[in-house]
Amino acid sequence: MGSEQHPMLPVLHFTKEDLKPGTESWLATCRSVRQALEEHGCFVAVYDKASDELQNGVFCSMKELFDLPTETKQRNTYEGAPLKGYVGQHPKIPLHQSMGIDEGATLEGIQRFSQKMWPKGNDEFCKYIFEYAKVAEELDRMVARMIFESYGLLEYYDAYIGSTSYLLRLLAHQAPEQVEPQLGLVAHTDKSFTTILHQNHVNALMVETRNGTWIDVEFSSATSFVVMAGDGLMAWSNDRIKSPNHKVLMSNGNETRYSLGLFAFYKGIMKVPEELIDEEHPVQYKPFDHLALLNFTYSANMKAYCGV
Ligand SMILES: O=C(O)CCC(=O)C(=O)O
Ligand SMILES: [Fe+2]
Repeated sequence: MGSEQHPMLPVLHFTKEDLKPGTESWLATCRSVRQALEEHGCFVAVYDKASDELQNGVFCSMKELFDLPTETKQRNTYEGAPLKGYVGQHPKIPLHQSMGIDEGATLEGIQRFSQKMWPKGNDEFCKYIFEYAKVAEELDRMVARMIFESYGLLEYYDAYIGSTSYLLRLLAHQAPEQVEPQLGLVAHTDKSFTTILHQNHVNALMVETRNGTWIDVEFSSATSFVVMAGDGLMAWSNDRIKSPNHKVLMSNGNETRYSLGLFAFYKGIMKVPEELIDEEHPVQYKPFDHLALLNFTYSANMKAYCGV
């Protein structure tokens, strides 16, 4: 962990040879995952499953996508769910553009999206984005299993595998012309259960930890991902884990920052497990429809949505 002046997020390694369920190394990582999430709400995962060719392919494909005319990008809409569609040219955050891909960890979902952008589709785009999404999904599932296991609730993992819907979001943040750093994305918490983030070489993400300190997140290495707790995990854990506030702050002189977020949502009603309710932790949330949170307003917080 960093010094007082430069606090850093914990860094956990997920590509050790012996990281298999049941091994000592697995159990130790489960404990570290729980500790990192309870203390910071997120951590950096080192995971080397994305080759250099894949990295290049993904970021070139994203450049090609965001270089399309605005009218074309605006064809990315999802009825009743504005958070999934194209966001750009917003006066409050002019550097920001992003596009959601529904069922973004499936080839069908990515193809449907590519057909909206390119009349004949775009096989290269689909190939790279799908291959990337699979890597992020694999990491997400490993982390989810570790979270459940660390609370002695491994039985939740099968339901997670069977009922998770992934929204993939592709983001581009331009560098500001002014010398002063500019907000690329305003402070918010994610509505997901967990979020897996990846980026090109431009750092700009900041996360607020439990004690109110804002940390610059360094994850420009090709093997680094950020794992972040969303509001769904906060509610499931009965507030043992808090979804952290985070924002993007772009500095002058940088290149365009491309990043990808894979957001996991539970398809169905989520509720706090009995095992996580006791005198010290009285129940904080009513059962809630997790996917419907996406249709709830932007500013909604979890307490307003389903607090007891
Ligand atoms: O670009 C990033 O690193 C963060 C994006 C983000 O926070 C979001 O899309 O919810
Ligand atoms: Fe976010």
